Order: sequence, then structure tokens, then C-alpha cells
Amino acid sequence: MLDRAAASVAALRGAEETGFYGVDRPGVAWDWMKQTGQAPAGADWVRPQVAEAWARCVDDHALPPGAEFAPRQRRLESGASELDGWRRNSLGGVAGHLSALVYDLRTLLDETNVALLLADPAGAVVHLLDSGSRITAGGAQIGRIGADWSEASLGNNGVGTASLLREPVAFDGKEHFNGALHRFATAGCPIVAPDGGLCAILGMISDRRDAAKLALGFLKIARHMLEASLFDRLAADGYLLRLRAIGEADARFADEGRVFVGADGYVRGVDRAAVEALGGGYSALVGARAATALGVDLPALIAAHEGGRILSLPDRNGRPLYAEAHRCPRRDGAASSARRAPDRADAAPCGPDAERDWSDSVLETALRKAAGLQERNIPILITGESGVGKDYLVRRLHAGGPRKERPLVAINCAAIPRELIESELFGYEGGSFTGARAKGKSGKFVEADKGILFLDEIGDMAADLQATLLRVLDSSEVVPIGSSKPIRVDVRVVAATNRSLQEMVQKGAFRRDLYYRLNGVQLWLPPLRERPDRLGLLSQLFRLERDALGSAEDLRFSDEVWRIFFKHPWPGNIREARNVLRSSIAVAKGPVIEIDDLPIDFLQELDFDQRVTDAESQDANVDETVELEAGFDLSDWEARAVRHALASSKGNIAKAARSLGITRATLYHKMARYGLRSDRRIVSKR
Ligand SMILES: Nc1ncnc2c1ncn2[C@@H]1O[C@H](COP(=O)(O)OP(=O)(O)OP(=O)(O)O)[C@@H](O)[C@H]1O
Repeated sequence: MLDRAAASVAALRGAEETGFYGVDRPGVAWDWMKQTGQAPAGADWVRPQVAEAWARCVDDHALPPGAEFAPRQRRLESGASELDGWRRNSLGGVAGHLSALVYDLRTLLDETNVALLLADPAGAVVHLLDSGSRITAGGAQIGRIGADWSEASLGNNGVGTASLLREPVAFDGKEHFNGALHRFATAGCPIVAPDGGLCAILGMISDRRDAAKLALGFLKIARHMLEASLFDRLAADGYLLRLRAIGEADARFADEGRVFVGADGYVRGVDRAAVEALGGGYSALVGARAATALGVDLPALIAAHEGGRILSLPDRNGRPLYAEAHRCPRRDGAASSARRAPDRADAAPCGPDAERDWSDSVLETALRKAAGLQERNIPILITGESGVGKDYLVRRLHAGGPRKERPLVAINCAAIPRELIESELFGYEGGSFTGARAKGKSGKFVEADKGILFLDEIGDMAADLQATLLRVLDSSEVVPIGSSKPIRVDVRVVAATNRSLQEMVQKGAFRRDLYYRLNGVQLWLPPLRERPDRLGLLSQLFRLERDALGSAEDLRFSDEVWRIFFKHPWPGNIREARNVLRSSIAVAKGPVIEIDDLPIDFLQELDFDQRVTDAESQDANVDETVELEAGFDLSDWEARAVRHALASSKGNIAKAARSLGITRATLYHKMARYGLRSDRRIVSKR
């Protein structure tokens, strides 16, 4: 203890020399801990939460003070229960909503250079964005599925400590016990189901080491949205009570609280605001009779609902609260027309139908956004890797939009030869050039008049044509080749690309003015591997393909196959998934589709995937804190998959593209990106 005091005094002197406010207080405390091997006893130099966490790291978790170490790797695939849990329990519900949320916030996340992740209640990473795969600490990749972020494995960090304390937590740089996390800020927020059960930890890691507060604020908003969605899912067949404090100036709780009472008269769920208002915690409310927990029995609730009366309930201090009762009907999957994206503001009072679990939350969010944009004539730019559903989105947009009676005209800017694109877009007068039709041709702009013109693969448009296109967009007039008479057109333009137009603009490969003209609003579709709800989406696609092929309703995949689907990075995205599902359904020999029924190309890819996994788990088994293989990310994987496909097809581009489930144009892009070339004999790095 004396040592500690002496060291503190010495450190304090140092701090005084540097200037009290200029000193890196957690840094001083951490160095002291490194020297002494003990956690500081008081909270003079670090926040109390940090001092307590460090003490736990030393005393409870026996972690080495002043060291850098990697987290343990948990083998998520080792037990069926973990994956099944992820797939079937409420985490699955969080996943769908998280997908939509991540989708919404992607731009913000890109700009702030943070990675968002979802961990299971014990702190193991079960989902992360691509950017997460680049996070390394202690020489190891900590941003990857299965990495154990619990406090006992990685030292205090937002995710692991939030899982332990069951409350939102964030740490800046040197507040982390583990020196390997000093470059980062980490934050974590537990996601609690309406029955009080912990379903997941939503986490964030930023390479700005002072961003903890910001990250925590963001996570709390995200948590609010996720928990509201979980509540919506629960509220069926019973009564929903909306609580409000009496009197406008009454600020006892900022949010309206919600309580759900089942048709049996028991409280089945509460939200955070209601717990706050009523007191006693989830355990005192959930599972108790409404009469006991709320002071109102079921007949009184029904009578209030039917008579349109407001109830009065006592709050935690015995003061009255208003309560409005709403009937929540039972859901039967058939009534699925009310599908909506998770938006608290426009959520139905009793939540949407149960089938929403299996709908495509990302697509729905994009459609909802796009609908408003279309009405206001704001140009839409859809971005995302090949096969994520850009084209599919445009078709759905058109089918559900105000121009559905008018044409949707699509043009693939990468597929049309450079010399023909102008005549394709703008048309030509009869006989205006050799090979032209005598009657002339109207061109896509005129064909799309009053409708939608979809410019696919816009990033592949030649520079001189970009200028012409811009002119047409600005003037809303086209001049067919060989004519001098402009034609007025009224088209909504939607463009799509799997390239980064922003980067192309920076490199001078795409016109900045055209970029701004097309990019009224950007809708980004995430790759399948980045989607926490990918298993739900695959289940839905599976049902689609199964019904289309007329296969038996009890046909299903084995758990083994689901585990593979969960881990596979799906470089060809939804297109690849649909191909794999379709082929396996077609060859299924019995009611259960096994690994052997999967397409051969897919299995070859897995072979490689499996080798990586085996290598990783061997590493992890040698010593739980040894450095794990660093620097291997999904783009490496994709490059290997492309190389493998080219090698298997002996350089036949069409065949390789088919096996990857992508178009030839996309394969060429990917080859260019990874510096690959193909000839019939050899496929190698340039
Ligand atoms: N949400 C979805 N539900 C069902 N099927 C989908 C969905 N999204 C995409 N698909 C299917 O996946 C395949 C690929 O989709 P699409 O062609 O729209 O991708 P893309 O992003 O435009 O690809 P590319 O950039 O290569 O043109 C299509 O068969 C499409 O029907």
C-alpha cells in the first residue's frame, strides 16, 4: 500500500511538472500498474469504473498487468446450440433489425471510422462489419467472428464489461487494461428483451481513442430502436398499456413506457421506460399478474379499452401515471401485408406481424426511403457489391412506385459497346450512320419517358459520354444522332454501381458534376456476409426456391449445412446464395439436404475456407493468449475465391463467373482489383 502511495505521489509530481490538465492521467495510472503489477486502489487517476475493472482484471481474471494480449477465440461452430440459439431465439430478431440499422448508419460509420459488432450475451463476437475485420490488437485480429471479448479474455472493454455489468459501458484508449487496446475507444450496450433477458451486446470500436462517449451515445440510440423492435414482436394477443406521466411539466420519465399484458392477465413484457417508471426491475414485473404488478386486473383493462377510458396506475413512488389500453390481436402469419421496417415512429401500436422476422429488413428500409425520394424527384444512386440486389431493388421500387404504369427501362452501361451506347441512350434518325435502321430508333431516354431509366453499372460509362449524359439530365432534352431537333423527356433516373464512384471522382475517372447529379441520395446495399440476419434471409430465399421448384414443404438443410452457411462469406452475395440453394434443392435425395448435396463449386470454395478455419483453431488451441493470424480479411478471401474459380475453369471467364454466381463484367472488375489475369494455361498474380 505504501508502495502504491509512493508511486502515486511520484506520478503526481510528474503530472504537476507536465501541468495538471495536460497530463494523460489514465496513461500514468497504467504505467504505474505496469511497474507495480497491481491495479491502482483509488480512483484518483482513473474513473471509478476503470479502477474497478482493472482490479477485476488482476484479481478475478488473473490477467497480466501492463501487457498486450489477444483475445481467446471461441469456436462458434463447435456446438449446435450456439448457432441454433443465434438462428432461432430472439437474437435472430435483433439481427434483422440490426441489419436495417447498420444499413441506415453505414455512411456515418464509414466517415467516423468505427466498426459495429454484435456479441452474444457472454461477449463473443457473432457479427461484425467488414471494417471490423481489419481491427488488430496484440498482433491478432480481434474483429472477427468468434473472438471472445469478455473481460476475462480481453481485459476491460466496452463489450466485455457491458456483458459483465449488464449496463452500457465505454472506455477510451489507455483506460483499457490491455495495452493492445490503447489505440482504440470501445463501447458496448446490452440489448434487453421485453422479458428482461439479455439477448446481445451491441458494440463499437473506434480507432479514435477519445471517442468512447460519442460511441456510447450512438449505441444508446441504436439500443432504443432495437429494443422497441423486440417489444413490437412480442406484443400480440393481449393488451398494450402506454404509460404517461400526468401533467406536461412532469418529467418523471422522458419516454412513454410500454407494458404488454397477455390474454391470460399476466405481464409478458415491459420496456426500459416502463421499468424506470414503475420500479422493481424486470423481474418484479414480468411474469406477475397484472393486478399484482400494476394494480389493474384484466377485466379492468378490457373495460378501459372498450370504454375508451384512461387508467391511472401508481408509479414507483405511488404517484399516478396515465395508462392507455390498446388491444393487440393474435397474429396468424397469413396477415403479412403489414410488413414494415423497424421504425419506432411509424410502428403499429401493437407491432407488426410475426412474419417480419423472415422478411428482408434491408430491402424494406431501402424501399421506404426510396419511395419518398421518388416522389420528390431526387435522383437515387444504388451502391453495393455485385449480387446484393441492386437491380432487384430497382424493380421493386418501380413496381410499388408512382410510375408503375409507365416503363422501367434498364441499360447496362458496362455491357453495351462504347460506340453504341450513345445511340442506345439517345436514339438516332433513320440512315444517320452505316448500319442504322431506315426508320431510326427512339433511344432509352425516350422509351423511358414518364417512367424510370435505370443506368446499371454507371461507373463503367466512358468519360466523354458522361458529359453528354450530364447535359441531358440537366436539360431534360435528348437530341438523337443525326437530328438537330431536341426531344423533351420526363424520366426519373436511378443509377447503380458496384464501384466506389467517390474514389473514381477523386482519381479523375468519373466526372464530379455527374456524380453529384446522380447521387441525390445514395442507397447502399450491404454484402450478405455483413448482414446479421443472413440466416433469416437464406431461410426465406430457401422457401422461395423450394416453392418455385415444387419441392416438398418438409425439405430442410441439416444443421451442418446451416453452420457452413453462417460462416461462408458469400462473395457472390444473394445471387450466389440463390444459385447454391436452387442447385442443392434440385439434387436433394431425401427430406434433409446434407453437405454432399451442395454444388461442387461451392464445396471447393469451402475447402479453402475450412483450411483457414483449421489453421485458426490450431493457433487458438496452442495457447489461448498467443497471437492469432493477423491481416487476413474478407478481401483476401474473395481474391482466393476468384483465383480458385479461374484456376478450376482453366481460365474460362464465363465458367468462372458462373461458378462464383457473378456476371462476367463483375468478374473482370474483381480480377482487376486483385491484380489477376487469366489465360487458358495459367492464372497468377500479375
Ligand atoms: N431481397 C432479395 N430477395 C430475393 N432475391 C433477391 C433479393 N435481392 C436480390 N435477389 C436475387 O439475387 C440475384 C442478384 O440480384 P441483382 O441482379 O439485383 O444484384 P445486383 O446487385 O444488381 O448485381 P450486379 O451488380 O452483378 O448487377 C437476382 O437473381 C435477384 O433476383
